[in-house]
Amino acid sequence: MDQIIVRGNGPLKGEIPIAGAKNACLTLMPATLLTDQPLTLTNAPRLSDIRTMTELLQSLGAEVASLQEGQVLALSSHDLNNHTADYDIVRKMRASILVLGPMLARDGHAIVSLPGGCAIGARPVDLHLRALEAMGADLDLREGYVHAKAPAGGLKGAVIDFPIVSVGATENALMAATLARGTTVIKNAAREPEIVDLAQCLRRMGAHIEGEGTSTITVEGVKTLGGATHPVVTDRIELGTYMLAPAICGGEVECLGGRIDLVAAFCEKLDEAGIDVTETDRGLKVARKNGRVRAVDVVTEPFPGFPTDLQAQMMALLCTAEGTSVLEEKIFENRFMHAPELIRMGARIEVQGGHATVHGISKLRGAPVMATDLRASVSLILAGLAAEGETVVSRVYHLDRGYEKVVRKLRGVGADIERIKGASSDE
Ligand SMILES: CC(=O)N[C@H]1[C@@H](OP(=O)(O)OP(=O)(O)OC[C@H]2O[C@@H](n3ccc(=O)[nH]c3=O)[C@H](O)[C@@H]2O)O[C@H](CO)[C@@H](O)[C@@H]1O
Ligand SMILES: C=C(OP(=O)(O)O)C(=O)O
Repeated sequence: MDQIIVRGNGPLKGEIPIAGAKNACLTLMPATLLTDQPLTLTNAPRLSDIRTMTELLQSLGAEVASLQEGQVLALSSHDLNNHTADYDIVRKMRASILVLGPMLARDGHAIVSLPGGCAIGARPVDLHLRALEAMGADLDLREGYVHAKAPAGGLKGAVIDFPIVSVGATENALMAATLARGTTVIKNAAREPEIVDLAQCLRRMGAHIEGEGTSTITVEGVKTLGGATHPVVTDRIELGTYMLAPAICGGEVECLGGRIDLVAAFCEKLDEAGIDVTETDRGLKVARKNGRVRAVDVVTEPFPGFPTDLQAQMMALLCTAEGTSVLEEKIFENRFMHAPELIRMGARIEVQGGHATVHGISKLRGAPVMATDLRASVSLILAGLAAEGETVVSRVYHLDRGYEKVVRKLRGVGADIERIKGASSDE
């Protein structure tokens, strides 16, 4: 298994290009199942999760071609010859559940394996299922699979009022509603930029959607959708991650393609902590203000709040801040697995339930550490960049789910980082 070795070597300087969003691409790709016309996604990220979604769509009979070194995905689902999303693929990635709504809406039936929980939490899919039931679907859970059938004549528009905000359930409901008969109103919808991106793509395909980016999305169902070409929105989590590199190490880094509106709540916390963020015509420039980073309290929330997917990386920053910070994780019940690893690097962190208290110290020390999930793994790399000595991060396959060319991007701004043993082809 590959490892990443990081040696803290002072301030960083330069620019880092930010890729298209994994989480947007993972919902845009299944949208191909809604039409027999070609869907082209540009600005796609090159990640193992994208390869898993490719494998899943291909297993259903869709064609997925990766062009321009993976930056362009040409998708087509002219005839689906299989309507079963198999456990062997679905278990690799929770976003696989996003094929359910589109298949059901277009062909009236689908069998999709339940994805199961993952390291960060139990992550049920009850809200996805309830939304489809509200649209008239008949759902049966058997042997770990959801067997779904639409009523005769197809799914029906409905009022779906989510009890809690769910990104995935909003996406599944939104895609299904585009081909349902009549009007669907999704209340308490997720407002993430990835939802807005999905709605924009669906609209390009001919869907009638209003209200994306607000808590109420209204969809007027149409009979068929057509093809489209759509650029994947910038990855706000990759953006936030690389913004933290100069915040932790000092120096100045410009994140190309970055936009404040994608990371506004995060930028507020950076400002409080003493980090300068400037909008340029190419992206966001980040540098530490004078002196040591200051402690800040962080609560994770659905967009536009502080994203749970940046909590681990923010903790890495706060380990060496002046004072005590409290991070409250409100989205996932088990998302502090990076804390024991950061403690191995000398950090002073206490975790109690959904709260982590971080007492800032002046310097972390390199250590062998283990990545436990995607964002945890990159938080350890960030911590390693600022630590004294060498940090060896193992289980970096988690990282490959969500960060392309991480070694190349960080080396480009002067970091001392390398990948060893069977280095992946895209590094
Ligand atoms: C591929 C993708 O886009 N992943 C993102 C998506 O995950 P995902 O779409 O899985 O996250 P959700 O927004 O659905 O989860 C929010 C909360 O709702 C709960 N829940 C969700 C669905 C459901 O049917 N029942 C239920 O109880 C979850 O367990 C969690 O506690 O949004 C998360 C929250 O911003 C991000 O961390 C993930 O990176
Ligand atoms: C939790 C994440 O992804 P997923 O929902 O695919 O597990 C993430 O991107 O941080």
